[in-house]
Amino acid sequence: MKMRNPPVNSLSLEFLTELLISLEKLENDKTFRGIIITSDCPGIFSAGLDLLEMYGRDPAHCAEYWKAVQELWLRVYLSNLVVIGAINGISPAGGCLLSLSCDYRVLANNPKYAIGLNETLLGIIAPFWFKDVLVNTIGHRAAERALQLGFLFPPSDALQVGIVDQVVPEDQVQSTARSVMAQWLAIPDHARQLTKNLVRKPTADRLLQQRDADIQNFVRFISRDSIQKSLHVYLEKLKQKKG
Ligand SMILES: CCCC/C=C/CC(=O)SCCNC(=O)CCNC(=O)[C@H](O)C(C)(C)COP(=O)(O)OP(=O)(O)OC[C@H]1O[C@@H](n2cnc3c(N)ncnc32)[C@H](O)[C@@H]1OP(=O)(O)O
Repeated sequence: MKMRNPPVNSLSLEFLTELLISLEKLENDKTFRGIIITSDCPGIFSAGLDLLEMYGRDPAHCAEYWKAVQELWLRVYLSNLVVIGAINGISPAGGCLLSLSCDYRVLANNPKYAIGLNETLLGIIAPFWFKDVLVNTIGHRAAERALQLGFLFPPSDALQVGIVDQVVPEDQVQSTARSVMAQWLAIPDHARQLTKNLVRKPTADRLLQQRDADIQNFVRFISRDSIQKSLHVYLEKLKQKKG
């Protein structure tokens, strides 16, 4: 699955909906056993959640958006398919969450392709389920530092801390992902799927048990004047970087 939402594969409501529909189709087609998620935007895996879906929007829109974000995470994280991330670009925040939700991550060895949950740098807070997935992946202490400092790990550090499983030359990302896929597909589906569920369900359940409350928390938080101001400043910084 090649993500294409130029210029930066930001996860807008429309794009999330497209991803969800595509994933559902693949899940329901029993001829598919695995997917490789990669990007069609050069140098960018995904810029994460679309800031314009959270800035200057009314509460109803924010609630609808957050529901879709939750939905995409649950679908990828609990997918019965083998999900491999072929990460061929920078992958901050929501892009990192998407990567972390794969079963295996291959990152292209380019110092620009940093990955991490950088929410604090925007003046916002990674929700508990983003945090849970990071803790599950790199451990409590490393996650504590990474989250507070909003670390974006370049490839060598990303491998060392374990946020990705493999770093390979850029031109080998897709072929490596395919070899990894072959290895995972050699395992009987039912045994692998039940095991995946055993490992991941408690984390997903934490959100499933409080989805509405999580939406309300998000809407309350994002609607605060101080948070809207932080988003404004961050968006301006992105604009100025250009000019
Ligand atoms: C309880 C609250 C929890 C909320 C959780 C949020 C999690 C998130 O995912 S928040 C989003 C975090 N994302 C980022 O911090 C990435 C921001 N973007 C960048 O750092 C850079 O754009 C890039 C490194 C990804 C790419 O750099 P490049 O130089 O190639 O492109 P730019 O000129 O910066 O961007 C092009 C264009 O795209 C706009 N844009 C970039 N990122 C986003 C985004 N996440 N959402 C919406 N729009 C984005 C950027 O402003 C430019 O727009 P214009 O062409 O109109 O100026």
